[in-house]
Amino acid sequence: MPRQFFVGGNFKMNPASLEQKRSLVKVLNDAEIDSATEVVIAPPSLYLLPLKESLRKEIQVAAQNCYCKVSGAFTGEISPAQLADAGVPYVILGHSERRTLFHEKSELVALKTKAALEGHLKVILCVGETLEEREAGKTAEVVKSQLRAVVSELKESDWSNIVIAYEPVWAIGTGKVATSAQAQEAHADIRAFLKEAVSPAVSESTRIIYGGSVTAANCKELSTRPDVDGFLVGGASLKPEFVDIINAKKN
Ligand SMILES: O=C(CO)COP(=O)(O)O
Repeated sequence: MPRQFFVGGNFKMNPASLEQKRSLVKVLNDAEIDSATEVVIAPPSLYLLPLKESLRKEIQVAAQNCYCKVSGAFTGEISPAQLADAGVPYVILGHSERRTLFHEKSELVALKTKAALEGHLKVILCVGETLEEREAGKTAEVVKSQLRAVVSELKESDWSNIVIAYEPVWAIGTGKVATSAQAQEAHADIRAFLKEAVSPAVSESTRIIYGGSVTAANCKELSTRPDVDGFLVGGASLKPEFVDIINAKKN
């Protein structure tokens, strides 16, 4: 079965006001969007519910993070159960900004992923190497080790609720997008890893999306690659050009 194209908008801690977010929602609600593409936007958690209410029903929302426990004394955290209870279907985990600025190790990302799946959320799982690691020829090794931590916590059936986002750290917010050949190579390596570490069926069916300076200008070329199943978009998801990225596969 062909993998459904997936485009996520990661708003990060932007924009400052609910009003600005509402105008982004209006752009999305008014636009003609490719019905063959799954679309998810991830605003800061405070705005998940108001935006979910005002968004057209084909566009889903994602949290940008969650904790690995159901409830308890974890000030500042949100549990998968709470997100599911609020009707939030997706969560982004392992984003490089969480890994670097908030010191999240792959083991914690794996525990969060397991907890999120047990809490009936779907997970956009981010992996990717730094510039230093790429220049040292360690891209595949780094990405595999990030994935291996997660593989060891999950059952094969869990993978139907995971989208992997390959986001090279050097491409995030830098305007330096990976070439489509670089993205394809990394995605093919991830698919080969899934085949060996999980199963051929999971390798074939899991969507692997690319993130890092994706724009309306570069998305079409990236989307032609066989293992690029969509995008996770930061900066450009805050602009009307996000619609063009959603429609990258449309002629
Ligand atoms: O981090 C990203 C998406 O999660 C990518 O961010 P940019 O698209 O701003 O480079």
